[in-house]
Amino acid sequence: MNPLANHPFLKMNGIGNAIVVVDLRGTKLNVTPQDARAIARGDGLAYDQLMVLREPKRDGADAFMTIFNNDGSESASCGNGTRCVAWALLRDSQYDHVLLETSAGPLESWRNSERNFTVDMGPPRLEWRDIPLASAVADTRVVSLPDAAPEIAALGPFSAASMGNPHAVFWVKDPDTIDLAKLGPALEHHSMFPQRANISFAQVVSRQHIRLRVWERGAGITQACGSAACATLVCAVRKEMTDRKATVSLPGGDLMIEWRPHDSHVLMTGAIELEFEGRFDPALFAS
Ligand SMILES: N[C@H](CCC[C@H](N)C(=O)O)C(=O)O
Repeated sequence: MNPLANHPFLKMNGIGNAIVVVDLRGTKLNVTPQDARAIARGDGLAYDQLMVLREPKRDGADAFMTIFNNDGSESASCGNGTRCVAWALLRDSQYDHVLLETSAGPLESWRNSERNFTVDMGPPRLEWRDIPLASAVADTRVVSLPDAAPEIAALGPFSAASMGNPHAVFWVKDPDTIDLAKLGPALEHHSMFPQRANISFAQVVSRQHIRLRVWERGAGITQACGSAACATLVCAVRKEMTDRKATVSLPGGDLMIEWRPHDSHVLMTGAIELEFEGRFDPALFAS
């Protein structure tokens, strides 16, 4: 039997971004990409990201997080998932603060109120090599896609940033009119993105408000993507379209994003929700 059978999980969401949290600290268990895909097929478990907690690698940290997309690929970053993990670790605690590790480095998260959490996503990376893009780009605020199909060329240039994971942000009049299911996969897999990319369509409503829809790398259409909201605010500030603090409205709800001037860290604040908790049905892993 798969050792994950009957292991406890939490099904949560961060403003609609579907998250499953599995705590493997204190065990020798592991999650393989195949396990991750099997879990996503579970009853009510269709997630965008699976957050797997293991023993931290350094003193003072609460857990090391491995982040799976629902296609079994890994991401080094997930803002909404991190806020859900913070809730899970703090729910019976008198403390309000956690330090989490990912392959991209440490992340702090804290409780503002029972269901409202902030995560410090660290500084963005803005050089083309660090995002990464496939070829040299002088200004990652304005990137054109060579040889694009007409419907992609019609979108105009995009802005790029890494929040530990790669993001491309297209500026549009109304994100609701974008055919995400068609454009998302074509752009995610475009040769400009050697590690694929999360694809955002953003409308700057005012200097304090952005509307956003996201096609996530490895997960597809989501109700919300925290790192995309952070990348979009950073790109909007660099293009002088918004202030350094703005509300980003996604289909699942609002995030408050702030790009702090003194250390360049990006903070993301919003609601989280516990939907249900249970144990993995052994039948999930049977095939
Ligand atoms: N939903 C996540 C991001 C997932 C990113 C993932 N799709 C990737 O980079 O592969 C968030 O709230 O930041």
